Amino acid sequence: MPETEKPLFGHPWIFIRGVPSLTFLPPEGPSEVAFAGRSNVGKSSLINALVGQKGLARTSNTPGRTQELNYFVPDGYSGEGGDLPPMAIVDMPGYGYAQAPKEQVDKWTKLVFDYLRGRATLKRVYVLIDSRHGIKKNDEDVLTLLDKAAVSYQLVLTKTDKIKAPAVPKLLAETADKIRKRPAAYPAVLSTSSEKGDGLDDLRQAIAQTVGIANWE
Ligand SMILES: Nc1nc2c(ncn2[C@@H]2O[C@H](COP(=O)(O)OP(=O)(O)OP(=O)(O)O)[C@@H](O)[C@H]2O)c(=O)[nH]1
Ligand SMILES: [Mg+2]
Repeated sequence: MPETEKPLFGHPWIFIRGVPSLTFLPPEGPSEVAFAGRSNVGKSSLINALVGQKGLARTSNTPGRTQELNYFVPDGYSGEGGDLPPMAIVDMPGYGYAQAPKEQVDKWTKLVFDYLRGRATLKRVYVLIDSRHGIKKNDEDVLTLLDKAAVSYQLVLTKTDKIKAPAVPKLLAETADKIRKRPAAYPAVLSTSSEKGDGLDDLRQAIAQTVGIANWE
């Protein structure tokens, strides 16, 4: 079976590297997708839910849990002699956590923004939006940065188990309408609940399609 035909998500993933500043980024190689969003929106939880491994990315009730760019890849590739994983998922520090010391917030913000602007292998950014809060000012700033840098992104609503089920389609439509004129936005918005498992297959398929992998399950 060719490497890219291994199932993408029905298969263990591993953590390979935490990147505290851009000098520590792995050499540009396999396609990357990144999970960005405000602190506590559920980025790390969603990665765990997608791969079906609860403890893979560290999660917490307290905002500011993820402090580096954390790289996750499918297991089973040596990394040597061209035996590279087909893609990587990058879990990012959250933005907009005002309670942390300013120095720390500035460091995370710079790391996130510099990475998003300048990574050639970054194929798409999944910008997570809490279903209960919608798009906030600092989300808008990130979307504008991605538009300016021409980095493709898709919005993903999180924690839909926290709102009433009939509200989800309406919120999806409203959110899609808000980003309609944004040049780098993928027009369709996704909705997910890491807790209940809703929307995960759609996101798995979207990611696999983005990086050109046919066998996503
Ligand atoms: N009800 C519910 N809670 C969720 C869901 N996803 C995440 N959470 C909770 O939200 C909190 C934050 O989750 P994380 O995954 O750590 O959020 P994060 O975006 O990675 O946060 P930072 O790394 O601090 O930026 C945790 O208490 C999770 O249990 C969900 O789908 N439903
Ligand atoms: Mg996190």
